[in-house]
Amino acid sequence: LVSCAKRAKTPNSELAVCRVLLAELEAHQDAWPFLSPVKLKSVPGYRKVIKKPMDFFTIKEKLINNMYLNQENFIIDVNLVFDNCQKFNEDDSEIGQAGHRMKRFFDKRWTELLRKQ
Ligand SMILES: CO[C@H](O)CCc1ccc(O)cc1
Repeated sequence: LVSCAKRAKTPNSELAVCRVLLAELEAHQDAWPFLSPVKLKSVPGYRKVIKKPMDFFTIKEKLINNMYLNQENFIIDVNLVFDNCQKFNEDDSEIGQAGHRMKRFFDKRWTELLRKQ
């Protein structure tokens, strides 16, 4: 029998990993600052300093509405959450520390999940 070509990763299997990863991020005890959009009206300076706000709820909406073509675009948005956090918060602040812990968790989990594929 002719061996079948290596099956291409269908986009939905790629995105299934993203849904798993997002669920783990949302369940993390340090996720609280990132679960929903920063309230731009109640955080002075945020709108001016952070050009592209992002949060886990917005990412979930984008996943549900098929706005990610691949894993890369999903990973870019998750990293945007953490980069925004590092830009706006001191490293030794509560939220700054939560952001660093969440970033370390995410980096570990997506390499584990993607290496397995
Ligand atoms: C992900 O959280 C954002 O970095 C906003 C952080 C923030 C919000 C209100 C404050 O009084 C201070 C920091």
